[in-house]
Amino acid sequence: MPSISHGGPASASSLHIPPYTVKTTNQVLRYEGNRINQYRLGEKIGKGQNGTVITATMDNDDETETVAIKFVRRESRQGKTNKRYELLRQKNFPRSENHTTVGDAIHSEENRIRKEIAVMKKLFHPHIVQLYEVLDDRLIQTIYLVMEYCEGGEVEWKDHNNQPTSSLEQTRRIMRDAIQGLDYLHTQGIIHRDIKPANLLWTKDRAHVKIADFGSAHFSYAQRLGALGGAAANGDDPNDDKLFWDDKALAKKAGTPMFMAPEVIFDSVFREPEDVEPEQPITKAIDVWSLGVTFYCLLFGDVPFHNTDGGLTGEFQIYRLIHNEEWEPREFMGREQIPTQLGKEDEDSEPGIILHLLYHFLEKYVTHRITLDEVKVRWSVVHMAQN
Ligand SMILES: Nc1ncnc2c1ncn2[C@@H]1O[C@H](COP(=O)(O)OP(=O)(O)OP(=O)(O)O)[C@@H](O)[C@H]1O
Repeated sequence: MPSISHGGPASASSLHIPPYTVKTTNQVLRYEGNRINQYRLGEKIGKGQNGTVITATMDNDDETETVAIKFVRRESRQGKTNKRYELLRQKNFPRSENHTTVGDAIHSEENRIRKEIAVMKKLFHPHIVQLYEVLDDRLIQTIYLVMEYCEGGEVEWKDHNNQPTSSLEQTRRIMRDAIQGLDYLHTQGIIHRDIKPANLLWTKDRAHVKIADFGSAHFSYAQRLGALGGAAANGDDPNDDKLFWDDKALAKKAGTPMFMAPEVIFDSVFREPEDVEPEQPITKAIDVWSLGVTFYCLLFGDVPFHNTDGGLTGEFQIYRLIHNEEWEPREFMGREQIPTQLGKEDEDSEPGIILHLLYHFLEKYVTHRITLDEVKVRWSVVHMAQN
């Protein structure tokens, strides 16, 4: 077992030897009943917008390994074209340069899956879900992503009464692992763009979490070079399709509304055509904001922004609140319901330090928002306060 794998599928060792190369298999030789090549399919464990995830076991000589396989359907070119044309016809969609053409839409659909795979192929870290193999047979409608199985499931943060389900100790562990995983991603030049509790998965023993779902992630050569201090990146894949990595795509709205950073919202929702420059730059700081919202959810069992004008009246209200309004902490934090002592918090007490950190995460102005380097330093203070 390599040292990088803690708490993951214990038997994945033979797949998981650094330096890690994700296997690409272009021929599915065995495709019957509950079997695809060497994988025996098991139960469904999740469904997202982009695919279904099931468990599978893999027979080795002396052990059985369990993996998670994400099924992503590739749309047939013809079927997709027909659907898009139909949509355009029904909506009488204006065909101007500002709109995605049918051809582009097909291209981007195919690109989305390829981009997720290309991002995951770059990653090897204890707090990132590992991609092992891609089964991509042109004769089959589905692409299969064989991944490390995180048996503990998604990080949950509230119960039926909207109370936090995580103890402060669990929140500390979740945040510690997410910070390390995110820091690694950013060093690789990757911005996740959809950080939220549901994309943090527990290992079987629930001792660690790993970042999952790279369907919205963006790779930026500029960010990678920046992270490396301008040095040429050793090991960069010369075959990378530069089309995937257009930095303009970063400004496109991606992710889950409640977790989106104010600068993403401004740029993709409120920005007027005459605004040449974005209000604030779109950088890796958008992930820090989303991690801050995650932190808030774990602490308070609630989201930081509420539509007080009579319930959820749609996405647009949420965007307006995130962009314009201030957020408030709750009176108690964690499953233990520790008083936050709002207004009179002791800066050296654990709740005081946690709250202080939260304010720095959820800072609307990018230049004032805490960086992950700063978080790492302050996080050790959180741990010291605990002991
Ligand atoms: N490696 C894994 N181990 C365990 N469960 C997993 C794994 N990968 C995904 N899942 C489960 O499957 C669900 C869907 O997976 P994923 O988020 O990758 O799909 P998606 O279609 O991209 O989702 P979304 O709609 O959130 O973008 C996850 O929320 C999680 O519960």
